[in-house]
Amino acid sequence: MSTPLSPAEQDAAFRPDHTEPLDWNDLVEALNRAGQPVELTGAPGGWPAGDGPVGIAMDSRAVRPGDLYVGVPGANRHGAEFAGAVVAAGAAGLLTDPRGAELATDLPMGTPVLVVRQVRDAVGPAAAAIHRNAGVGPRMYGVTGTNGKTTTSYFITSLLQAWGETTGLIGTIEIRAGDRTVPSTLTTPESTQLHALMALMRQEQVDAAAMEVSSHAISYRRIAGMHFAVSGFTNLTQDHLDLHGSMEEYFAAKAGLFSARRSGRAVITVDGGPDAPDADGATWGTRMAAAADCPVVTLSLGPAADHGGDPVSGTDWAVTELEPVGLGHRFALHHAPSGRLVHASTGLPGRFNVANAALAAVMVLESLPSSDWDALSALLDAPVGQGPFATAVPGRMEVVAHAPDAIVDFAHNPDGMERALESVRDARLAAGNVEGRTILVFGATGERDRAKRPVMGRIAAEWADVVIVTDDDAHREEPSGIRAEVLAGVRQGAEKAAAAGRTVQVHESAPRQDAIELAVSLATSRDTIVLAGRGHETVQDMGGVDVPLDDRVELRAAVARHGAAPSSDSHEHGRKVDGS
Ligand SMILES: CC(=O)N[C@H]1[C@@H](OP(=O)(O)OP(=O)(O)OC[C@H]2O[C@@H](n3ccc(=O)[nH]c3=O)[C@H](O)[C@@H]2O)O[C@H](CO)[C@@H](O)[C@@H]1O[C@H](C)C(=O)N[C@@H](C)C(=O)N[C@H](CCC(=O)O)C(=O)O
Ligand SMILES: Nc1ncnc2c1ncn2[C@@H]1O[C@H](COP(=O)(O)OP(=O)(O)OP(=O)(O)O)[C@@H](O)[C@H]1O
Repeated sequence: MSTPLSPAEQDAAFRPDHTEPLDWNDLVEALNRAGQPVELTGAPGGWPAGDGPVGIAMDSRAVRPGDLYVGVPGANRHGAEFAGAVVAAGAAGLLTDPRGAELATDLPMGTPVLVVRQVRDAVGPAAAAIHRNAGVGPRMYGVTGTNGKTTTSYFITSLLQAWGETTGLIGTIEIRAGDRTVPSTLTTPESTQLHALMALMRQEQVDAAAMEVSSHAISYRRIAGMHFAVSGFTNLTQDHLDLHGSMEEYFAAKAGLFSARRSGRAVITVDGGPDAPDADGATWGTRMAAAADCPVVTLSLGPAADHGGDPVSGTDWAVTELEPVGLGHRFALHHAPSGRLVHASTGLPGRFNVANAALAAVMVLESLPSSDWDALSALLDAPVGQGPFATAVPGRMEVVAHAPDAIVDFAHNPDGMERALESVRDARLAAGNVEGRTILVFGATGERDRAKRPVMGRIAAEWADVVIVTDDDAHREEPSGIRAEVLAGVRQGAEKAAAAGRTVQVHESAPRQDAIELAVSLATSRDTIVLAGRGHETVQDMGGVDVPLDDRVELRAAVARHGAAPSSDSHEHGRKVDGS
């Protein structure tokens, strides 16, 4: 088990080995140029040259001597409250808003204080200036959407590596800069850390990097000062309404990535969500394509789309052929403007992984000159289980054992869950296994979007034959109460299923290890066990205490205890997934 890093350790791991001090006056100028005028500084006449910050941090626990400390207003407190302490510990100065300047009363005389109206908007440009990132650094690929960001990002880096490039990755599971790897705490780090990472990637001679862009990151301005050569959109379905309030607001947050300031080009999956186009042909994807104010390339999933209705026509790229092969798929991408057909495959289960692979392929193709497309197409045209999209993604439809097939998946929202369950049923049916059942183990996270608990419960009963409700990260919420809300949905779904003549077995079992053991004890070799919600995570937060727990380890061990062999497909047994 990897031990979670402290904020200071994490922040330190992001930083380049060396940064030259940036003149305070140059910093003020950079902020002015970025449209963030500095309204007040600790030295109205300016500071002497050569005297300025060598780093930047917005968490008091991560500040290093010589850093500019950024005090931002938060839901719990104003970061400027810590300014006195961090400056006493060696921070070079403070960037904050007018309220922060009022709060930072205990600074020594002469401390540089830069005051801007909206400090979150100013952090990115300040960090970019301190790390000298303007116009240099790796070619960036940004991926946003409710589901599929991690998988698509892994696929992009895998294709780029096959193309011969040194790559970087920023996302939920890990952060990589060439050969350096740092565990992630957020999907998208704070802008202070992102810009340090950009400088680190430059130092490590990274050519190109894929980055997951969460809606939180866009709302909290973590991507300020970043520029993506290509940004991609996977889909939009219900999630994070606790932060955004409504789907419209959630959509608007995501749309923030597809502006000319942030992205050179957008690749938008127009039918990546579960809903069929409405009467006007609109989906979240077509709306995103219309809302984008950078050049847009559209992608239709056609037979790989989940809504089952007519494909969205007239797109630049379209998935035109889809063939299940074992747990994976072969597919083709048609490029309408040139008439070119690009063949590709993925070994990961689920049509949604075709969607992720298609988006990754198109983002890379669109980022390189068309003179490179023949060579790229040759890389993509590999049998299932080989090629760039055979790569197993930790905890994403990761097959840890066979007979019974045992899969750990990160699905933790209604759409992700439905897709995962549908895909295992489809794979069984495609293999002619009609008597096998889906045994699902899952729970809901505490202190997050309560509305999705019964919804996920209903989906569980709709698609699984045995549903075992257990605990996820309860945080400080009472676990039995969370289970009860999930179970209410499961029972509703089970009643509906019974009315249609289908029996769903429902169990409640906690702790999670017991639920996993129960699932394996109930399974026959024809069944598929899906352990959903936690994916690659290695600690479970119960009542604010981190308890070691790795679903992949637990499930593999339970299956082994009951006599089945672990899968050679699994990430911990090598990175390739064969499609059989
Ligand atoms: C809900 C959310 O996103 N909150 C973010 C928000 O926190 P906040 O407004 O509550 O901040 P606060 O606690 O009041 O603190 C205010 C300021 O004081 C600073 N502070 C606070 C305490 C201290 O001891 N020292 C210190 O310096 C904080 O760093 C912050 O800058 O601003 C903070 C600093 O900018 C973020 O670190 C924090 O993310 C927290 C850690 C978080 O867990 N975010 C998650 C939900 C998140 O962003 N998730 C998305 C992915 C979601 C998904 O797709 O599943 C992600 O990109 O990871
Ligand atoms: N394109 C997709 N459409 C729908 N569901 C998907 C898609 N890709 C993956 N999933 C499901 O969502 C889960 C999370 O996948 P992934 O980690 O790639 O997405 P993500 O957007 O990074 O999620 P998060 O931000 O929550 O980490 C997977 O385990 C799978 O169940």
